[in-house]
Amino acid sequence: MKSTSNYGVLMMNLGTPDGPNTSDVRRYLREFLSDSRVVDLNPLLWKPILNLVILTIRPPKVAKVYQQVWMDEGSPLLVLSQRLKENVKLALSEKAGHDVPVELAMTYGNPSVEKAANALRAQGVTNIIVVPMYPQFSATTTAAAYDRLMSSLGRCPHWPALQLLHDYADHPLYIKALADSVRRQWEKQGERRHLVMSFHGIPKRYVTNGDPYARRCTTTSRLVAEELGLSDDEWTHVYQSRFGREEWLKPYADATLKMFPSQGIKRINVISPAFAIDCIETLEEITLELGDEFKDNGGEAFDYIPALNDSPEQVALYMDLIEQNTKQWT
Ligand SMILES: C=CC1=C(C)c2cc3[nH]c(cc4nc(cc5[nH]c(cc1n2)c(C)c5CCC(=O)O)C(CCC(=O)O)=C4C)c(C)c3C=C
Ligand SMILES: [Fe+2]
Ligand SMILES: [Fe+2]
Repeated sequence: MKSTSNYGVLMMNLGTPDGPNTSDVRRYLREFLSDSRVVDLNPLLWKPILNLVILTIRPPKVAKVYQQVWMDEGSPLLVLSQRLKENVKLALSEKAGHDVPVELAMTYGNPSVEKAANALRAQGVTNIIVVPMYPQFSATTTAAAYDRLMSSLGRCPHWPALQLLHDYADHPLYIKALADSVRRQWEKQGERRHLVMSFHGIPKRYVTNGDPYARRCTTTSRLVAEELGLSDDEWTHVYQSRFGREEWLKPYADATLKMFPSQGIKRINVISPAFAIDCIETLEEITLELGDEFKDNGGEAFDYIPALNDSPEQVALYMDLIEQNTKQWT
């Protein structure tokens, strides 16, 4: 199909190592953790800690974790993001009756923003809708993606018209898709269980300073609980993936789940709505680490409900986000 679209789509996710080995993980963590949107400490203090401690100790450990979840085609975050991108492109092009250019870029690592923007330009695109693949806005992720795009275009003589998507924490199709995936899991397992909605954490200080992330996460949890008709004692909202010593958003997932069995909550389902795409954090940290800790403390049943990934529901959601925000161009 020839492209006659007057706009293109740039989908952006976080980024992941090129391979599950120490040097690729070190390169990835260096780029990611050097971004002041992610770690805002004074560089004079942070750089020596990062280079001498974190990048020495963490990469070999984390590489082993990546090896546990690596797919034949590559890192789950990249492979599943690519599949979603292909499905969105197909659906948009079919509906438009002509080819709609859609590219995927990562804020850190590959595929780079430069490569994706060049590919869009080569397809004649002058209007770009930027779709950060983060349901809940945070300066640590969404704004970091915007920064990366702006700095890559800084050297470009022909700036495209840009539409930056903010977030979709309360989008009805997103809430319904999450609720439907819980209903499907309950049907499959033949029982309703206590629902844990676990979000990637950020330092509490960032929220105190104005990051809307926590507010957007609690909005998502409340709406999913409402859609499922859950009473307050049938669901719990927590944050996982703590990093470093300062206080992060609470309640912490690990501490909360450890206490559950002694409170009579022994059979649970965990969903992680902040991740559009499954990755090391959901496939290893939640499914394996948290699951084992829960069972070691007396839990009987723990099942993780996968991210929306490249499902038809997620494609319909992204189609709607794109269509609603490109009306000025179509
Ligand atoms: C150091 C601070 C971190 C902040 C702040 C942070 C915010 C944040 N991250 C995601 C999404 C993802 N994070 C992923 C991995 C990951 N995150 C951090 C640290 C922070 N994240 C690290 C160090 C890592 C790498 C793994 C590790 O060393 O433990 C991933 C998965 C990447 C993959 O390859 O699979 C995602 C996705 C969000 C949504 C968020 C704040 C809203
Ligand atoms: Fe993270
Ligand atoms: Fe983690």
